Amino acid sequence: MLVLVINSGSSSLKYQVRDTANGELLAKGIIERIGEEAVPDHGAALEELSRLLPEALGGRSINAVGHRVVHGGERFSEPVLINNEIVRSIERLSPLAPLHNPPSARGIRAVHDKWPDIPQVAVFDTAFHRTLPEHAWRYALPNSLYRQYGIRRYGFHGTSYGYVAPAAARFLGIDPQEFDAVIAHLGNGASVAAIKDGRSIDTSMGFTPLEGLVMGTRSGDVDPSILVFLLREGYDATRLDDLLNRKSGLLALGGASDMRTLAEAADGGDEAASMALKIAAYRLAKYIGAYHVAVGGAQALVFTAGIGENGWEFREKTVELLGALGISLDLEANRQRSKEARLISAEDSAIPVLVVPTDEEEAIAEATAEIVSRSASPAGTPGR
Ligand SMILES: Nc1ncnc2c1ncn2[C@@H]1O[C@H](COP(=O)(O)OP(=O)(O)O)[C@@H](O)[C@H]1O
Ligand SMILES: CC(=O)OP(=O)(O)O
Ligand SMILES: [Mg+2]
Repeated sequence: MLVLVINSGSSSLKYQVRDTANGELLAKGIIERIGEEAVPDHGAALEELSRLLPEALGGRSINAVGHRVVHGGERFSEPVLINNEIVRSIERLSPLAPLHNPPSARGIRAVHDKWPDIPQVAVFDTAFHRTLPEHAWRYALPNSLYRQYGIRRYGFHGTSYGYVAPAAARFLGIDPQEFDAVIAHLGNGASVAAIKDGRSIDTSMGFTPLEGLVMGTRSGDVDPSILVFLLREGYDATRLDDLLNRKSGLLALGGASDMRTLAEAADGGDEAASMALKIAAYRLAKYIGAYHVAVGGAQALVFTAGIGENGWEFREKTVELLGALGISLDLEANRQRSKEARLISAEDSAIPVLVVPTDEEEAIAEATAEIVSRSASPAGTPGR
């Protein structure tokens, strides 16, 4: 089955075309720095993709399209075949993932307009975190807010964690179902997950992808009273949303949301850029410590996604702060560039530290083929 995967991240659109029958990768690409001049929004990125596709397909045609959808709310705990009602439901969840669900829904509608007969599947970032125990997903707020609005921790980047956790376990020769780890997915959006017996038991993003770490343009954790204070100062909801999701994080602290730009500026002596990196690394190190406790002692610390895989300076700054846990890097190994899973810790580190490349698109392609063939075959008979 030829599957096109569209991953609408907050700063990028990643795509793949895969033949799931034999795993062949026909095309793969990334349109990045969305929001900057060359690619003002996800609509422009989709147009760019439709220009690139014909050559990538080389005359073959797509059988199914898989989409990354960030927020699945309480309703979606598995990938689903998309129909009109499902797109509307994804759109209704937009306030809970303002940087992500709108472009996903837009992508789904654009594909439907172009190829009305091709089945489309939504794969949700929230699904992998459905194993969170209640003591981790519940906020210390009145229960009525959960019942009325579904206010709870959902967690995101789940497709990535679901791909990276077993890959890291296999790299270490550990049974993926017995793997305890702390995994940091550091992209434009960034989060940490506590993995116990291969399942998610806690994660830093919450009701929306805003909680937790310092991100490209998102603040991560702040005292909620700051928002109340600003409301009283005359801010409204739109302005607060814009402040916290688009104008904070590394961008606010260091003048750039992109790690490459920021690392270069810091290298060149820019003090604000250095401080931005220090604040982000400090926040991450605190979460790693907390989740090491949550999983009862991790068997490994794993870095993944754009910054996790490539940002050696940021990994170095973070792990420097983990001395109390006895975790340390082999500085030379940490600087090596590679697309493969690799060990970067010092020989005497208390636990191994790994870089494991994520592939959300591959995971989405597999899930898409599975759902489409299941729904195409008569009830009860598994098909391919
Ligand atoms: N070679 C690199 N060195 C440092 N950071 C990098 C490198 N390549 C990409 N990044 C960073 O990765 C981040 C984007 O990660 P990615 O996982 O693609 O994000 P998203 O999916 O959220 O759009 C950006 O901050 C970018 O600067
Ligand atoms: C959930 C989220 O923040 O995703 P991304 O990192 O792709 O923006
Ligand atoms: Mg991403």
